[in-house]
Amino acid sequence: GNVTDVPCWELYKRGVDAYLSDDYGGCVSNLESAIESYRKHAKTIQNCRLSCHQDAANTQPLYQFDVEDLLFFEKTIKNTLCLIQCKDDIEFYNIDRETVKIFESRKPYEYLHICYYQNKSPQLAASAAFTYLVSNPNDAAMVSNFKFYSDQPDIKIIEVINFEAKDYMYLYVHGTRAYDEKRWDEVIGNMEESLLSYLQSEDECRANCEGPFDPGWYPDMIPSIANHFAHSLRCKRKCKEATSTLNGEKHEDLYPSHYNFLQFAYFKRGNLRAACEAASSYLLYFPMDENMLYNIEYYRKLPKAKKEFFIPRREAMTYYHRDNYEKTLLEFVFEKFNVKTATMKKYPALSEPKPRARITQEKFISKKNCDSLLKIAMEFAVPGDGYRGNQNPHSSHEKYGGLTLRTAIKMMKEGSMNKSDVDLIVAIGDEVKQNMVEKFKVSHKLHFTYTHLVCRKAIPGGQFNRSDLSHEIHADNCNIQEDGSCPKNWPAFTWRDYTAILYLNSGFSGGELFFSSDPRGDSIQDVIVPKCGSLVSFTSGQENLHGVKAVRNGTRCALAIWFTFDKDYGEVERKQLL
Ligand SMILES: O=C(O)CCC(=O)C(=O)O
Ligand SMILES: [Fe+2]
Repeated sequence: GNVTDVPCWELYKRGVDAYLSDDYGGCVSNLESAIESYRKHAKTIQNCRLSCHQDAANTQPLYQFDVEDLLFFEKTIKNTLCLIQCKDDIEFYNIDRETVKIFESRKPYEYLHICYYQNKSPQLAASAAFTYLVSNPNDAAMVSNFKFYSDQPDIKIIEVINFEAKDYMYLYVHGTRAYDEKRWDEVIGNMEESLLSYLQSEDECRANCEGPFDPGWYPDMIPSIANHFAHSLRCKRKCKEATSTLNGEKHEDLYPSHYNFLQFAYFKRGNLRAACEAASSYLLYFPMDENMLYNIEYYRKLPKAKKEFFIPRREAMTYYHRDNYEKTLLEFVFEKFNVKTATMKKYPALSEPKPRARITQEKFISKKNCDSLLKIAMEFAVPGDGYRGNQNPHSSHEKYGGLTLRTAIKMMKEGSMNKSDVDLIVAIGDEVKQNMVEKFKVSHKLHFTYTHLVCRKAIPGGQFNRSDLSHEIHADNCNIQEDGSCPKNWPAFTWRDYTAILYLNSGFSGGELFFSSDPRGDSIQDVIVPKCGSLVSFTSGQENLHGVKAVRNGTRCALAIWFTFDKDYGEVERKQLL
């Protein structure tokens, strides 16, 4: 089909399916189209978001004074109108975060390089592997693939390219080369252009962070704005790191370093004002840099120097202040703000006795019920459904299909799912809860908070030496840190108190649930091999760090249910059923 009418995720899926069925030509054409389609579409959305921001900021306010942040909301409404218009003008669909993640992490190249190679295009295969490595430099399997390509006599290593390189990456490299060769006009041309392109790329990346957000509950207006904003800000802050990477190498000072090259080149070309402005811009970022302080002193003493030359450039100033403000704000968010505080109520004081941290029971449900739930999962699981927040456990070697109770009820209301199927999920949930209350001697009122039927399916492919996990080590209600601390803040599901995982099948390899006493998995405590009817129940905190080993073959399904003491986080959908 035409690139413009098939969405990128569909093309990606077709490409991967083609790869799985050894159709390498189909794999190449679909994945190439997928990448092109994503690029085009992402660009369009980015442009809409960026230009609507700009337009809204530039219109005449409806009133001459700003009162109680009304101007902010006026701009937001105008911005929205502009986005709606943009959406009508082009065929606008939102790319969901999972899709963005797939493409931005260069996942298609993980398949594409194999398909190129099988298709007798080894040079392209090497470039695809390289492109993947630029974004995933620690991927051991790809490192060895790339080494394999590098050792092939018919592959020219100097012709290996990064398919995803941005303009500024070339411009910057040309600029530094011109600098080494003292071609000052070229330094100026390349570096000025690179600067613009760099800022544009970072802004485009940031625009990707302004997508939809599902907080999973129904907050008041202000908390909901705050949550969405905090979520988006966290995402935007990652762009700086992504754009400061040239061919896999991190250049922490990539943006400010432009001003260093520029100040010297401008000086050499006799443009003192531009040299001073660039030097002052650099100094904003590195105020103690001795060389630059020395240069400034030198420029200052020149007879032609004027005081007003020593003002940082506008874009440098804007970028600098945005960077600092955002950094400070995000630190504040991490320290003080979480979904809890956003609801403006206190966490109930609980001194719940938790006699045993975790228990495993066998044959909790019958084979018949396992099979019924499996059937529902197979039929209705939606790729990615239910993986919100940053709990996304996607491994490129597995497909995740999920069905949340919310989606199930929606499907039932639309008539695509039987009521008896929803009833079964609900009834089994009730049994799990009852059991939880008894086994853990829970005396406070316990509420369901989230129900998730989920399958992880191994993607066959002997080429991969998997070292990753199906689900990295985590705690269910806090954010485990390398140092072992586990702050209870956003984006963790901080209100979760108890977790139950009911397994539905065996007949796959790998996929063991394991508990670990440390975040690196150095000391594994329990390993549970899932099978139909096994129920693992545990408290959701740091005392129960756990993960899932890679599913190497076959499909692993489970019904996961979380409980909370906090009625405000109760599973609304369940109540609607009553
Ligand atoms: O499926 C499992 O065994 C565990 C899944 C899990 O830890 C989670 O979803 O938080
Ligand atoms: Fe978990």
